[in-house]
Parts: sequence; structure tokens; C-alpha cells
Amino acid sequence: MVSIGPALLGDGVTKIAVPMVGKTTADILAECEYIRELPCDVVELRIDFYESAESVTSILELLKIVKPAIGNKGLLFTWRTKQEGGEREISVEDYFNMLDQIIPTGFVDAIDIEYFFDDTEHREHMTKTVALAHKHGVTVVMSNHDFHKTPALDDIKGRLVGMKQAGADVAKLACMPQSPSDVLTVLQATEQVKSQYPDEPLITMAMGQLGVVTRTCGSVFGNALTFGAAKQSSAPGQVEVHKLKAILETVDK
Ligand SMILES: O=C1C[C@@](O)(C(=O)O)C[C@@H](O)[C@@H]1O
Repeated sequence: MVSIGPALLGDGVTKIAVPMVGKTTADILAECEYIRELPCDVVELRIDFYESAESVTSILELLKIVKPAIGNKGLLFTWRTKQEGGEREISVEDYFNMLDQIIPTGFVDAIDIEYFFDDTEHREHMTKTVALAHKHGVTVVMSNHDFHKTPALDDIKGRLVGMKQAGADVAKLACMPQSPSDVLTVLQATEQVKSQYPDEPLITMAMGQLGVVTRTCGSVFGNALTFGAAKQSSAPGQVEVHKLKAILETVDK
């Protein structure tokens, strides 16, 4: 079974991830102190918010203190690029070199890799990074985001399956619904890919208020993990983590 640190994905109980969006080391450490007491399983370090993210040395120093500070929770390391709704640009070269230096340290349990780097020009480096992660027991969460619209059903399914073919342990897709029918499209794609690959965890969500049902009831359709907000959310529609936990306890068996 796939796990992010101690959090097993796909065991029937939806896992909760809380993002950290601090800009300074002090902000991030304060978030660690706060989040370690919250009812969540995974902490996502959104390094694109960090003021010194351009320096891999600074990232490594930060990770060394973050890992013990979050207690017994899994650590997911994410640089969300500007194109996919993140805070900061990075060259493809720097993106993979950064991941290649972080993976062997043992400070992270999982890394996020944006699926759209799997194009002909960058596939080779991506394949190497995925292999390095697997060698070091680091879970690969491959992701794709559309902050403006919801792709068509076949497109969502194609992306989720494509991520698996590119070596993802977990395929993740987030998009913005414009209508209730878009929300159904996300849930339907989740259900169909999950029934095709019952043993492989998926993470899907529709963002914004319309999509809240996918963040709270997604497990019915095959979603394994949902993102909840602590003090500050990292994407629209994230539900405050205590409220989220209470709903999940009712929805999950
Ligand atoms: O990919 C995701 C999902 C997310 O975008 C959300 O909609 O909850 C939040 C991000 O921090 C995370 O990396």
C-alpha cells in the first residue's frame, strides 16, 4: 500500500493534508507547532511560498528542522509552479535538480511532481527523478491543476492514467468547476479510474465553493486524501481542518 510517512493511502479512511504557506523560517516553524496538534495525517510544505526557495541549501536547512517539528505526520514537499497556480517561477532544470538533492536526505516522505513536465523535452529528467525517489522510498505524488476550468471527462481520466504510466504512486488532479455538472465530471472520472485501478490511490478535487463536496465526500468515489485549511488555505474551497475531520468521520465508514 502507498503511504506518506505514517499515513496509509487508500485504506478506506480519507487522510487529511494541511498545507504550510509560511514565507519565513520563523513563520514555517510556528505553523509546524500549530499543525502538529491538528487532526491531520500529512503536512504539505508549499516551498514556493518560502522567501529563500531559490537556494537549495536554504531549503535543505529548513527541511532539517521542519521534519522533527511536525511530529508523527507525513511530510509532502511541493513546489507549485506559477503555471499551475503557485507562487513562484522555476526553470525545469532547477526544479528537477532541487528534487534530486532533496530526495536522498530522508527529510521528506513524498514529493509532488507536476505531470506537465512529462513532455518530450523533460521526460528523461523526470523519469530519473521518479526512479531516484523510488530508490529512496519517497512517494511520488504526480499532480495537475487547472485553476480556471474543468477538463472534459476523458481528458481528466487520460491525465490520471498518464501519471500512473509516468511512475506516479499517487495521481492527483485539481480543477475549477464552473457548474455542478463539472463537479460531477470530476467525481465520475475519479470513480472510473479508481474502478480500473482499485489498488492505487487517487487524489482529486474540484476547487472553490462548488467543489466542497469533492473535498468532503470524495472517498465515496475513490479519493484517498483531502486538503484542509489550518489558519490560511493554499487553494480555494479548502475546508477548515476540524470541520473537515468531523464530516469525514460521518462519510467514511
Ligand atoms: O495540489 C494541491 C491541492 C490544492 O491545490 C487544493 O486544491 O487543495 C492545494 C495545494 O496546496 C496542493 O498542492
